Amino acid sequence: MALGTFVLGDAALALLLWTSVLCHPYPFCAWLFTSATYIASLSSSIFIYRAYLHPLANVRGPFLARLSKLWAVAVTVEGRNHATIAELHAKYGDFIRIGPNEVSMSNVAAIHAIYGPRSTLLILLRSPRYKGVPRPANSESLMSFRDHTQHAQRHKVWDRAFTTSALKDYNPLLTHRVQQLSDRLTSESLRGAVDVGKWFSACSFDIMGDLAFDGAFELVENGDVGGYWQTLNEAIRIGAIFINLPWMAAKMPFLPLASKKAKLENFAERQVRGRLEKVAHSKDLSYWLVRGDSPSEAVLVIIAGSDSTTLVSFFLFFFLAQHPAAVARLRQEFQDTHNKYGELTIENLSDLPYLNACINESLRLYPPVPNGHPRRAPEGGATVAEQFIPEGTTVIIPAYTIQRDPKYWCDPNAFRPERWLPEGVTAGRKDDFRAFIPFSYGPYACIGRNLARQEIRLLVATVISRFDFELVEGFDPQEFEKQITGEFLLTRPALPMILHERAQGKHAWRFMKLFLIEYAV
Ligand code: HEM
Repeated sequence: MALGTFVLGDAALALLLWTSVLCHPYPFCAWLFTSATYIASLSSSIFIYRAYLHPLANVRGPFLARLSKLWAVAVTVEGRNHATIAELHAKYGDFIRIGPNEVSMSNVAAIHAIYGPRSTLLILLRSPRYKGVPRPANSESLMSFRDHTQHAQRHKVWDRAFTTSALKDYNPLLTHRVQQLSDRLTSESLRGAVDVGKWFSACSFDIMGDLAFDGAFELVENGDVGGYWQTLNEAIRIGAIFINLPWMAAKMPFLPLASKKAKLENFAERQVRGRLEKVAHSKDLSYWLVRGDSPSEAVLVIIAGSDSTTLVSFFLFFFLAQHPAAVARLRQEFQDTHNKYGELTIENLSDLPYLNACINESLRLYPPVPNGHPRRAPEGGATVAEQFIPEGTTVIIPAYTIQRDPKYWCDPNAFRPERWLPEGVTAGRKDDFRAFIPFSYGPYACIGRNLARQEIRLLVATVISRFDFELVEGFDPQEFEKQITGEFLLTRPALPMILHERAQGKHAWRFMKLFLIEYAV
């Protein structure tokens, strides 16, 4: 610890003894005065050390962030993490200090060094373990391993669930749920404006429920009867705050986070047991992953795979509603594919360049996990992108920031799917796609990304083929964007839209429906 801390701490102790002598007839006053002096001088010595003497003292960033983690907590509670870090990078540059012991980097040269396979930086915030806090039995999941060998072993189990042929097996589930969603959108549209994000999210949860528990939620059909959807969202939000104070979350089981986690895990355990008692009628994710002893894997599927996927379609519809030319181009692409192959299958959708470009552009502008994944510099520190990161410092590369960094993207805040196509080169300057990391990078990157893309493509193609859509009158896109908050995941404000079943698209929808029915049976 800092020399300054000891010097000032000892001075306060000397003062304590001295005032005890002076205030001898009034011991309580002496105690009060000296305790206050001791605490004040101890805190100020810590603050002085962190602000001026710490190895990161020369790294620029907000002054309060140097002093305490509470700065990060306040920004997280306010929900402006993603935007604040982007603004700070715009002000101070590639390398900034965002906590007493934390830095953030917006530099493509750092991505491989920090997250790549041979990175020397340590994995963080994967189920932190603290002395004296026993880890419950059977609570390991892929995301809880920090040890590379253990992680690689569990990864192999998950890999089997994401092979091309396994993904193909999930198509009937996906198509059934997307059909259910589009029917729900039709019935909702008859009542007026539809908050599409709510139904996209319900559909994603139902899909992950199918994959993890062989069907569990039925949110599109029945709504959130068990309150699990709400619990999960609250657990993610509270968890994002306690990421900044993990010791507190671990040591205080009475905090709301613990009860919400327990509710989810009990639910998962019941579902997993039920799943084991049933004969699987399809090779879903749980067919590959279920180990009766680990409901944590099933909870991980739901947490990692549902709202993250929803957000991509959600923001894409927000942009498309303002870009009719992009919608027309998508419809043309669906029509051409139909003409070419005679049908539009999940497999055909995967090769559509403009559809994929639109999805990438949504992932770029609003990466569902916006704030980066922390790693810690090892003993002796590490040099990354020519910056020395002192031992024990936590470092992140925030996806939201780097994916809008003008160093790497032309017109970085504009929705421009063409940038992903050969025609997208403008004025001799190309975007730098290395700065695209919505699924993170390296061995700990998202294992479910192909499944997520499959689901998003099907949902977008289905809804666009079936509906004309527009934002409600008076909707203010700028106001909407201001309401987006970024905790662990981005949040989705209400997006009310007017939907009409398409007359001229009836043909396209009919054939899409036939395809959906064919898959769903
Ligand atoms: C568009 C949707 C998605 C996005 C943006 C996304 C993003 C991410 C990111 C950024 C990570 C890395 C977290 C870290 O480094 O700590 C991650 C990990 C993970 N994701 Fe996804 N994800 C998505 C969909 C899915 C789906 C559908 C699943 C399916 C179950 C899934 C399962 C996982 C798992 C299991 C991990 C942990 C991987 C590991 O530790 O090796 N994700 N995801």
